[in-house]
Amino acid sequence: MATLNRVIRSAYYSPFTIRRLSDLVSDPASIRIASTPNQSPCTRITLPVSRDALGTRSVQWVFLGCPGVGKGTYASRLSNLLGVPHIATGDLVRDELASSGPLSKKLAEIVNKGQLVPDEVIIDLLSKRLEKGQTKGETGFILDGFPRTIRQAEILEGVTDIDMVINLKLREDALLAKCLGRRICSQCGGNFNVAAIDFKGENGQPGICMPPLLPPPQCASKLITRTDDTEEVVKERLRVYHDQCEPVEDFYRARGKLLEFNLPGGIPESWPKLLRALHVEDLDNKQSAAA
Ligand SMILES: Nc1ncnc2c1ncn2[C@@H]1O[C@H](COP(=O)(O)OP(=O)(O)O)[C@@H](O)[C@H]1O
Repeated sequence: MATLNRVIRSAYYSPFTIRRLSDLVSDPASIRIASTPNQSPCTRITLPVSRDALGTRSVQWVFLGCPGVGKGTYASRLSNLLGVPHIATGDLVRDELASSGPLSKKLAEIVNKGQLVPDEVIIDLLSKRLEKGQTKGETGFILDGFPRTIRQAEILEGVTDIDMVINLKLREDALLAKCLGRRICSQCGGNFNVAAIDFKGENGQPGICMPPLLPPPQCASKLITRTDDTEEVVKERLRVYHDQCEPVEDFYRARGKLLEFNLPGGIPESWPKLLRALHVEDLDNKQSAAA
């Protein structure tokens, strides 16, 4: 993963490297990339892909979807189930904002307008996160909120193989309601949603019912909202998604890696259906249901 980290950084700074990647991949278990133009031409960086004792590689999945669709919820559940880290670039950005480091003021301005932060900032935050994970022996990943631009998708494709891209979908009025209903416990960090969604089917859109996910009494007085979850900013984030992130869906669709999943309702209804669509079994739940 350290090498992945290095490769992501060098790939970002070298468009030349990315164009040549396809010529250099010789072994499906490793990805070689050319040196950047100012390195020695014989330099090769190899990304070893971690495998377990049976030779199975950990999953490398990506979650796409509009703000409020539930990428974080489902990515985090899957990461627990599959034993791979859930890496959300939105969380990395929020950690940076909270750190009041040199970047935080500039980032706050961008995020609170509903815009995307520059690719080089995201690549840097992601690289540092991967580096940390590598020291802890992490393998595989579920990426949430990355890639969000074609440039980011090309960089990722240049350094590793993504197995599957899960594109979560929900009608737009439900997305807005879910963002506005989102609450976070300032003490335990738990995520809740006070929106009670019950929209009838109309104009070709299916009806949808999503009950609220209310906090337990100990969290109820400590709830906060994200500064970018105001109606104006959510609408801008949705516009930015359609404009800059939807092309990423096309990027993976063209490569046969996109799995579209229309959320049928709240978590209890959607989770088992998502697992079925992904051919993943939740053995813990099965065992507890059978007990
Ligand atoms: N891959 C990325 N590229 C650029 N900006 C990003 C990326 N990931 C997160 N951000 C920034 O962090 C904000 C919050 O991200 P996230 O929590 O994933 O939001 P959302 O709920 O809109 O999906 C985004 O609006 C954007 O400003």
